[in-house]
Amino acid sequence: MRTILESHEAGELQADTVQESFVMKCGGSTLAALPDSFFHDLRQLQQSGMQPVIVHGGGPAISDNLAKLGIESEFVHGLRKTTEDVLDVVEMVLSGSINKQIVRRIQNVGGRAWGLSGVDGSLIQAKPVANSAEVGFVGEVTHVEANIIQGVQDMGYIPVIAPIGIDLSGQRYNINADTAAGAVASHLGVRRMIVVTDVPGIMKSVNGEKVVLSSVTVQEIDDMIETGEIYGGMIPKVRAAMSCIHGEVQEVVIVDGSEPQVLSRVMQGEIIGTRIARG
Ligand SMILES: Nc1ncnc2c1ncn2[C@@H]1O[C@H](COP(=O)(O)OP(=O)(O)O)[C@@H](O)[C@H]1O
Ligand SMILES: CC(=O)N[C@@H](CCC(=O)OP(=O)(O)O)C(=O)O
Repeated sequence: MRTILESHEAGELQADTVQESFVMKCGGSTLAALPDSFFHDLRQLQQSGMQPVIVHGGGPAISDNLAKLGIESEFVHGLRKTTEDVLDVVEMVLSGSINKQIVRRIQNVGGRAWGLSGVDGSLIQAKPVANSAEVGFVGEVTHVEANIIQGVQDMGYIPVIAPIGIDLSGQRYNINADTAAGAVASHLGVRRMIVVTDVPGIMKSVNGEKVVLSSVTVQEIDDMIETGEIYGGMIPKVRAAMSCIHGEVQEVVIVDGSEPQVLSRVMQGEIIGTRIARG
């Protein structure tokens, strides 16, 4: 398979595809395992004129650090119960080590990346989620300062965003990374969001065998949540996908980060992973 840069050089990509800005959500489940070739692919996409925006998670690293510090943590309906103590660790891990790890990995392959969290410039504005009495300082996004992201892109950098939100009083919120990525995609008005995780897409048992669904409808997603075939960390992904495809985002593709050249293959329209689209 040729890279997207080679295809671009061969004049095979449409001009609008080449200029395209897209959001990529990188899950904590897969970050440590992502090979250098993943970041090479990302850099080549950027060099070919595409404008990636990364929103990352880091759930497993947060849990490890909380455990080391002896701070209790539990998930309620997929959201981490977040006290001020938990929030300190969430911010330290996401805005600190994970964010800078991704920036370094992009820079190590010669790319240009700029790390920031939703707190910087009040990039991700948030309010408490509806069940905040149960989960504490967990936020839902009310606004994204798209011009900050575009400013970073205009300077030639890939924005790498940690999903911490802030409100007008300066209160920080822990935001699920899939939810934050969906909100960033909606506010930027990108055509596509790519969700990079540790499974090859949404899987379903068919005749006792697990198969990856190449596409799913909103109705199928609802049914699969109902039957428990979609559970745990896949739920916020499909919910974020369903909520952003009602706006300008046309498709959300869930893929495995360890697939060779997965990003350029998605951008070239190859059928890979699971595609969630409108209609
Ligand atoms: N139907 C499904 N198909 C594939 N994975 C699923 C499904 N339902 C639940 N999952 C789980 O979702 C996980 C991915 O979510 P998560 O662990 O939160 O990843 P990330 O850190 O990338 O956000 C998979 O490893 C799998 O255990
Ligand atoms: C509110 C909430 O649950 N926030 C998540 C934020 C990180 C995240 O979502 O990371 P992944 O993408 O790796 O799951 C958490 O504290 O784990």
